[in-house]
Amino acid sequence: MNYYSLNKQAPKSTFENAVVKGLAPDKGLYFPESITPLPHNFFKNIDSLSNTEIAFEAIKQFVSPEIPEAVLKTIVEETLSFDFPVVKLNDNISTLELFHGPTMAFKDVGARFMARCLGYFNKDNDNEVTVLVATSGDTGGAVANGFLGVKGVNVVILYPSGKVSDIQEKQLTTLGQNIKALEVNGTFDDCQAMVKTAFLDEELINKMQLTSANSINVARWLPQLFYFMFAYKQLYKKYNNIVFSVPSGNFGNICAGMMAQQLGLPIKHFIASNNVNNVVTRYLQSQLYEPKPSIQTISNAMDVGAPSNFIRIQEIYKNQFDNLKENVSSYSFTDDETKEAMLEMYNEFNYVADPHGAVGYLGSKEYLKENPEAHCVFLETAHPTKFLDVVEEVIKEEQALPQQIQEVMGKEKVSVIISNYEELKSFLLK
Ligand SMILES: N[C@@H](CCOP(=O)(O)O)C(=O)O
Repeated sequence: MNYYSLNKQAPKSTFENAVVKGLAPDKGLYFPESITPLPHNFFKNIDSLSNTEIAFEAIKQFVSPEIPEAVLKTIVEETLSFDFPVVKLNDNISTLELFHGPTMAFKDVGARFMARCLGYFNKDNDNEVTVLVATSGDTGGAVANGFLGVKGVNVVILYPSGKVSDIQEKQLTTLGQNIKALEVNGTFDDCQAMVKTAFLDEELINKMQLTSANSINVARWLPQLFYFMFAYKQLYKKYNNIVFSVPSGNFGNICAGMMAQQLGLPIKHFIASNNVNNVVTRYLQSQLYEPKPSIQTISNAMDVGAPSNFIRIQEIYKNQFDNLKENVSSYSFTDDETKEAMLEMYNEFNYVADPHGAVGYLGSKEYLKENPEAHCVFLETAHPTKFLDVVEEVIKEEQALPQQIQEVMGKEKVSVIISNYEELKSFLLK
């Protein structure tokens, strides 16, 4: 499979090159040259397949032959060593829990998959790759965990100071070894902009191999399409009008869902559920794409002003606004509405949701007003105890901490504070 740059000014790339470089030389995001739908029977009998078999069949065309099939099978098996259960709330709403991995957020799958791909490409050489990551909360911890100790890989995580939850901060600042955390005086957008500036900096790129472990990297982004297939497998015999509500920040997850749909997964519609960082909600209303600086919210992983993957979404819909609008609805919700939804789910369904899942639930409810026949699945992207203060304040009940969270709680935070790009650059050059 070859990849092309969405800026259309760079040569085609192999999968390996796209993973190792992250961005194309013209700074465009890579996109696969072709998408071949899976056979109809694959979806008809999907409940006879294991998650690993589904994921292997779905991802194979995007990575082979550069990663041999036997190796890919192992990568997929190791990546998916936990559960992805669907929990039914009522006849119209279910949730897909994506938080059963090591850092209890949906990013674990992409981070573990990408780390293993890089590990495979580095196994027979002494190359050093520096992985730069900007995080608004969950990517950082997942990448730290997924890349810990991977040969030839140094990870530098940039996160906005004071704008991630305590547990998210512990997850990305306490592992040591090849993982370094930079605490940025600024927003997630500032972190993401610094990372993108580094990729353009001739002096840096002549001295070191930089790549990204954000969803701009195809190996981080594409495995997220598995989730939609795992949910479908659990629900398709009961419902024939499955709609996904995806809490969206950088829009990598929903965009991966659209790739699953391109592969033939019968998804009826997508809901892009936003907090007040709602550039896409506004775009679908006005057709004007007007990014704004991000605003801090209780669903902090979605505090993104200019989502990187919007350009991939436009490519999937061939830049046709009407096509996009037909297949995607988008709503935006305030923190107060989010808290009310958390309480409602707790009181009505005895379900403890995190603020991101609550935004997804609200998106489902909004869509159902006009489409009462749909069955909406909202993605529960992180475990509620990652947002302990908000969750306990809202539902007024103490939460038991899962093992994964307990493990990081007592560890000591190590970070370096930076305020601008020059400080990032001198850190990297050191
Ligand atoms: N929501 C993210 C922001 C970065 O998104 P990514 O999917 O591109 O890594 C986070 O939790 O850090």
